[in-house]
Amino acid sequence: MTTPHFGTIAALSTIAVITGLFIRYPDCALFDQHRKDIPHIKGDPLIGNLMAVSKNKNRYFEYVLEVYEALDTMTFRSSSLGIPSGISTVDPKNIDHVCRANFQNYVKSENFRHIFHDVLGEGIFNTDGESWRLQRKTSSQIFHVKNFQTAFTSIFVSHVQTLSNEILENAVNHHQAVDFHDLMLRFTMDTFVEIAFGVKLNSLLEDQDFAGSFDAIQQDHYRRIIFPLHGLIRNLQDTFTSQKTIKQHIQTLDDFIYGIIKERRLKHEKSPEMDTETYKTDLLLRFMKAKSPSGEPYSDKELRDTMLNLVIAGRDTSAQTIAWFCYSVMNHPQVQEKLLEEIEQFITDDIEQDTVALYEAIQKMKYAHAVLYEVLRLYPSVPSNRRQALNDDLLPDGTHVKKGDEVIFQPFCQGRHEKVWGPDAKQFKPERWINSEGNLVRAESGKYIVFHMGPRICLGQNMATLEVLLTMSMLLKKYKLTRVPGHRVEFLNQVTLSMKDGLQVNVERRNPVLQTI
Ligand code: HEM
Repeated sequence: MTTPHFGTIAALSTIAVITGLFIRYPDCALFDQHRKDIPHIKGDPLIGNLMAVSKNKNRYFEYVLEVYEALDTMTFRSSSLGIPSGISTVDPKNIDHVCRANFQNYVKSENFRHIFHDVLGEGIFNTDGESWRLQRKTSSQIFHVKNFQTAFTSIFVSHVQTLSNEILENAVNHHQAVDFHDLMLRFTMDTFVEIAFGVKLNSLLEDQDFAGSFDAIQQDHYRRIIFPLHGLIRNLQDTFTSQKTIKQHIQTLDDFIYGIIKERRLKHEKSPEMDTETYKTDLLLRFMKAKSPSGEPYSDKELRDTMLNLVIAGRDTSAQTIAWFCYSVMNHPQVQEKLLEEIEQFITDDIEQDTVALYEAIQKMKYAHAVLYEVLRLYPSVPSNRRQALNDDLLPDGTHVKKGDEVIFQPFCQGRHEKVWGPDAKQFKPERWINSEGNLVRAESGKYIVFHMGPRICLGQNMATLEVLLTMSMLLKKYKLTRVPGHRVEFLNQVTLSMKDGLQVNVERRNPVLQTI
């Protein structure tokens, strides 16, 4: 009778091991341990905070803010089975340390690089070290004042005109509401594709495969960050459904971009002199003529990665900022009134024909800048970001970081945290950005990281500011925009802070006699 005896021993051993694991990991993930010096939330045995994260996946950043508030802290550590554990912080001193003072010790996390690799490849967002430095140097050459005054401003103006003449006028005439969030995604897709590739995509007026695939991939990436098993489940679903798979979406992007690269190379070979003018503004040509990080001319793959990184960097972030800007001013009539006064003062009727004057006028609009800063403080387009430590480190608040730890900082939680912004942190008050002399104030280092900070600060900050303020100034000057009653605006958590069901807006002409911009 040896078998039952052996079976009993095996069963008892299994129970003993499981009991041991429950005792060892009573409120954190298997093989992880809470750290004595860092506040943490109690989770479930063996899985830690996995259930809470999963339950809150559709309101993830609001949940994280609640954790900060419940623990009454600016730094905590979470432990969830299957999700790389990280030290979350909104403490400005810690963020300044990670992003600037000890920049060399923190790189893009392996997990991030892996998830984004099929789309971002070896582009600026997904690299560190020498490759990143060289790409940054080449890209930054396009963001100079002359390009802003002429090329970028006129591209933005022409697309606002298309939006107004082809879409909003129609909405006014037929008393139809528009989804402003969707329109902005289309609008910025068109502006960025034109700036990056010199090509008119026209997604404002027609659905484009490129834009649809771009959106599908972005959503997939976010789900993989939040829920690591998503990749596996999605691969299984892809096998059984007839819908376009992520691989096919990536193929759509590749076909579009490689097609443009091929065309441009041919055109350049035939008549290089034709490119002299576009060279100043068209990023693709600029990179074609530069040396890649390998010291050789850029290959097609390197060009594809570089250009896609720029479109990804600029498109959703800018679109969502314009949508949150519109939402915020519609909700705050006094802010809108003050903003309109400034628009009337600076954006004169004929200024749209003179891009240099328009660009200069927007630089002078202090209140509009204050509104934008406040919109981004509460609705940061990049709500969360992270870096991985190459070596052990000590953060200014005394938190020990171990080699391989991820330090996560959430601009969304930081902007709404009373310990950082005071008791009125959650209120929309553009006035907080203007001092008693009427000048714009700068936040202390590490406190306002919506465009990141330090050597990897956003390259497109000025371009985004120009696009948001120019678009909203031109639209608000001409149209009265109001929320459709009953339409609820909710967050859609993605890599960028989106609106779940869009932003339904009613449009009326301010001056019924004026018909076109
Ligand atoms: C409101 C709009 C925008 C916001 C809130 C924003 C925010 C950010 C943030 C937080 C980062 C840091 C990402 C990281 O390193 O993990 C970043 C990087 C970057 N942004 Fe933006 N961005 C905006 C618009 C743009 C635009 C319009 C462009 C231009 C095409 C752009 C180009 C870049 C580039 C190239 C980087 C990478 C910089 C580097 O790693 O050295 N961004 N941006």
